[in-house]
Formats: sequence, structure tokens, C-alpha cells
Amino acid sequence: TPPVTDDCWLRYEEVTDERRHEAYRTYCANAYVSVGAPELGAVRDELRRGLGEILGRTPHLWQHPPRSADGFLAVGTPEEMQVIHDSVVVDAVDALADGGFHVKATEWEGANVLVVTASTDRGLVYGTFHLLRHLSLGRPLDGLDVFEEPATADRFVDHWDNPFRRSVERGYAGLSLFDVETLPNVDERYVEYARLLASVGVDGLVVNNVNTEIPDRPSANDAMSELGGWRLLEPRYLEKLAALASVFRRYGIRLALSVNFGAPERLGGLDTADPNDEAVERWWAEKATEVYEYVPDFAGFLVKADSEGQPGPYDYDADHVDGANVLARALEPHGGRVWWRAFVYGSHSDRAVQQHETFEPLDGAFHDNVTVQVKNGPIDFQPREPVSPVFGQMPETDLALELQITGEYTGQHVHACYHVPMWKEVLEFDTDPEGHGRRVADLLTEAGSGLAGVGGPGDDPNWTGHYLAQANLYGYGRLAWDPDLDTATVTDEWVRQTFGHDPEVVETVTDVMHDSWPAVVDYSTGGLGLMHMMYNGEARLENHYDPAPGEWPGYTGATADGIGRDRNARGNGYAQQYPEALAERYDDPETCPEELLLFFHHLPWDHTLDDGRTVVQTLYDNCFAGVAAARDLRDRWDSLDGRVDEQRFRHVAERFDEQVVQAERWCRTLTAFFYEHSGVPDEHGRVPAD
Ligand SMILES: CO[C@H]1[C@H](O)[C@@H](O)[C@H](O)O[C@@H]1C(=O)O
Repeated sequence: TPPVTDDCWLRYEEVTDERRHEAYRTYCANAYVSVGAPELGAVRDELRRGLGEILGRTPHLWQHPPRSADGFLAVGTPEEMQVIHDSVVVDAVDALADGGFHVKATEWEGANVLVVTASTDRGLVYGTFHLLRHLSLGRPLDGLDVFEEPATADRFVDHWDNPFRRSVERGYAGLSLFDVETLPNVDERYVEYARLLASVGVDGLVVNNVNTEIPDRPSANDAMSELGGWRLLEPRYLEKLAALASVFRRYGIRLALSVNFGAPERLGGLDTADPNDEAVERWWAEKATEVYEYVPDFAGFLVKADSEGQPGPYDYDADHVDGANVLARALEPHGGRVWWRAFVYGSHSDRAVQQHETFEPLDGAFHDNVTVQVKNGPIDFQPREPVSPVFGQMPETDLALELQITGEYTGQHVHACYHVPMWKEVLEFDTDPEGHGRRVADLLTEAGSGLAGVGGPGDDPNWTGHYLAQANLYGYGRLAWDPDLDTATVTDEWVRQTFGHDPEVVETVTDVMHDSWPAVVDYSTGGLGLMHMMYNGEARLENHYDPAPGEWPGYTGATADGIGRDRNARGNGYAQQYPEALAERYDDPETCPEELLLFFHHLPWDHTLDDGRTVVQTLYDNCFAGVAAARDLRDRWDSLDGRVDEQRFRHVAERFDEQVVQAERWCRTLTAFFYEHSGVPDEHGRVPAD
């Protein structure tokens, strides 16, 4: 029997406060719930489960308004329920975007009625989870009257799962959730996962790795590549995908596939995959039609092309527009979309420069159903990066912001590292302060734009390897739904739903979460904008986990006279890819944000910073401060012994012990590296180490 999965934030703790319990019982012990669509099955299941836990008794579900009750919950649309039609402004509900909902406490025929309504069935799913979150957070019902709509149309989770080996690239939570062998039989686990995603508003799921060819085994041989995800487009696997889609559809989640640009050759037996070849155009069109026969609400294709060994249009002297548009034309008749990744590098000495250089000139050339998917930064999900200059400079192209949920560069779920504060910085970033002044968040609200969180959960019972890493999946969904939510709100929601309302626990876990990312930035980068100093060797499981600054001279720019990279007008002109106001700010070491200083500038080790300390001394101090912070996180968590259930307390405590050891290792390795190049000892005698 599969291990019991952790409920994460869907614990639905029973309400103990009598007055609140009575208020909730009045409105929710009886529920009049529509039955008109698969999604309503999910709604009914969730109400039985959630209200059952919260009220301590299973709610009575009716298919007519229970007039004998002193109150009831009504979940449905104004068209199908008189009570809802009478209780809400129907036009306002009908005007809600797909997924939007309205929750309102009111009176109807003398009864206390709580209405959950929406313009679409998906909205009823989100409205139901919103209500259950509201109850789990112990919030009052009287006077409740909310309208909510998702700020972005597409809120995807992109799994980097290799279906035929059940491995997960950059996965730190066991094997892949998706089991091609057992599908089309659907495992209860899929339902549990769909609940988690829908509860935070995620409406799309890519089930397989963008590396549809399996390069993550440099010694990959033909047999290995035969196990690539590119095979999922074969009819026998589309059948399995259809079964999976039926589970997630109930929760308003559409499936998409990462496809291999070479599929017409690999799968179709054509002698080319040239996007400008008629037979290739026809092949993709027929393949798309076939996919939609199996999955009528299929979302589309995600493509990693001409990147890290994946085939692409460059193989045929064509460009990204040719490549994306041939797939877009194939999907267009079915309402599908192409997410074309901008993660390309390798032809420029500095990968930071290449994405804007490659894609900005293509603005406006992509078909309407193409979204260019761009990582938050120009390098690769580093603990801290500047925001990619592509954002705000392709006004004629739908963009998706790609964020990394999995902690590839932030401790791989051994270290606790809360990504929400990092993501908020990205979403709030003003992409053109003296121009259109639009934040990244504002760019993602147009139809066709959206977000993609890469690296979903694995089959570990706690889903994410580290219990605290659950917060990143929760936070990703909440911010994709509403990028204007602030970090404190998202954290408070997650902590209370996951660990309860004990004030000591709430305060401590909240602080630990908020202090985790800065700690990781300090001990794994030195906090002045250096990055990409990790081990990249053959030992695949340790790849990108251990410190190895010496492996990356092109990133550190460490020399005897200084450190950092001149990505400015005096160097490779990366700063000039930004609009003028930003370019000027980054181009001058005096105005460049200190936390990005050595990303934009190569500076002498004794360059003095605003607080009078030198660059090298600040690097030393930050690394040691990061270690001290990691110890402090551990100690604060340890103070919760007996206040958090033994299983989670112990698991997290042991991971903090490991994090402290690893933080010390990073600090020791980085400071030794800085000393080796600078020859400048630490003013506090910590470097060189004894
Ligand atoms: C899926 O490949 C990943 C690769 O594992 C990872 O190291 C890097 O982050 O980027 C790639 C990408 O984003 O495509």
C-alpha cells in the first residue's frame, strides 16, 4: 500500500472555538451543491472532506435548498439555483473571468445562506477552496462578500519528470509522481495532487521534462534516449495521458506536454523536422488533431529548443519564430498554445546576454497562440539574479514568467529556502521606470501571458522532500493567482493551514521562512551578486548542490586584482539591454544595487562600499553571517519541539542540522576561494581558516 501522503496545507483542523464553530455550523452543516459537471464532483468531495474535518461532522449535501435548516451553503451558478439568483448581482457573476468566483454570506427566505458562485465550473472549484481556506484560517462569515478573479490566465506547474524512468530532473522528493506503467489506471495520489494544485489556483500541468531527449546523462546512449519523454506523443501513451487528464480536469487543471522539436523525424519517420517543410507542417497538424482526440481540453505544447542539447529550428537554418509558429498553427484549430522557452545560451561568451539578444528582435513575429516563456533571471534560477531584461521589452509578444519551485540552486530541499520573497522581488520589479513603468506582474495579466513554476513534487510522502519546501508550491500558486498578495499574507496563510494557530508556532515558523532565503544567499554567494559557483560534475545527484567556485571563472571573474564581471558599457554591454534608466543605474558601481554589484562590475578587492567596508571583507562577513543565520534558523525550529507533531518536527530538525553543516562548507569553500585570489585576510581572523 502506498505510504499515506502528507496533507500539506489541506489539513482542515477542527474548529475548537465554540462561537466560531456554531457560526460555521449554521452556514455549512448543510450544503446545497450543484451536480452539473465533473468539477462539481471535486467540489462535493472537497466539501465532505473539508467541512467534515473543520466541523467535526460530515456536512449534509442536498440537491434542493434545505428549508428545514436554519442556514445552508449554496454552491452553484445563478442560472441553476434560485437562492443564488436571488442573492447575488447576476451580471457581476457572469462577468467574472474564467476561474473567478463570488462568496457571500446573506439571508434568503429567513435562512442564513452562504453562497459560492462563479461564471464557470472551474470558478466553483476555486470558490470552494477559497471558502475552506477562509474557515481554516478561522475567519468570520458574517458580512462576508468577496469577488476574486485570477490575475493571470495561465498558472502552470511544469514537471521535469522523465516518465519512462520515473526520475525527476532537479527533483529532490523521490521518484516521479506520474507512473506510465500503471496508467491508465489512476492512482489516488493523482487526486491528492490535483487537490493541492487547485487549492492554490493552478490551472495547468506539464507532466514531462522539457529535456525530452535525456541529456542529463552525458553518457546517454541510444537505449537511454529511447526512454525520452518525446515518446509521450505516441498513441499508446496519449491514451494514458487521457486518463490522467480526466483526474485533473475535475479540478479545473488542463494538461500540456513538453515536446521534442525533432519529433517529425524521431516519431514520424520523416527525414527532416525543418519547420519550413510542408510535410513537417502537415505532421504537426495531424499530430495535434490526434492529441485532441484523446484529450479534448489539452492545453498545448511546451518546447525547449536549441538549448542544452535539445533539437530545434537552428538545426534547419530556421529561427525560433519558424519553430514556434509551425507548432502554433497545428494547435490553433484546437484552441491550443505553444510555450516556447527563451532559455538559450552557448553562442555568447556570457549567457546573460543571449536571451534578450536572441528574442527581443523577434518581438511581434510569433503567432497569437505562442507564449515566450522566460526565466526570472538571465542566468539560471540562481539564489539572486537581476530580472531578465526580456520583461518589458517585447510588448508585441505574450510572455510567461518561469520561476523555479524546486530548489536546484537553493539547497535542493536539504536547506530550507523560501522562494516567495525572491519571487515578490521579481513580480514587483519595474521593467522601465521612466518609460511604461510596468511591473513584471503587470505584464503577466494579458490573455496568453502567465506563469510557469518548474519542478513539481515527487512521490515522497511529504511531496517535496523537505516539509518546509511545501511552502514554495503553495506560495507559487497563490502568487500566480494574485501577484499583488504580499509575502506576509501568503506565509501566514500557509503556516496556519499547515501547522495550526499556536501563536508561538505561527510566529517562529513565519520568521524562519522569511529569514531562510537571505541566509542561503549569504552563505552560497557572498551576497554581492556573485552566483553560479556550484559543483557541476558527473555525480548527477550532487550536481549543483556542493560549492565549487573554481569551476566558473567566467561567472566569478575572480583575478588577483579583483572580482566580478563587467556586464556594463565598459564590458559586454549586458546592462545596456535594459531601458535607459535601469541601464544607467546598473552601469555605475555607485548606483548599482549592492546585492547585484559583482554581477554587473569587476571591482578591486579593496573597493570600498557605502558602509566603508571593502568588497572582500563584505564577502567574508556575508558568508559568515549566512552560517550564523542558518544556525539561528535551526535553533528557532528546535524551540518548537513538542509544539509541532513529532514526525514533521524531527524531519525538519534533522534537515536543519544538515543545512548548518552544508552552510559551513559553502562558507569555508567560498571564503578560501576569495582569499586564494585576493590574498587579503579577514579582519576578524576567520580567513584563512586555521
Ligand atoms: C531541464 O533542464 C534544466 C537543467 O536541469 C538545469 O540545470 C537548468 O536549470 O536549466 C535547464 C532548463 O531550464 O532547461
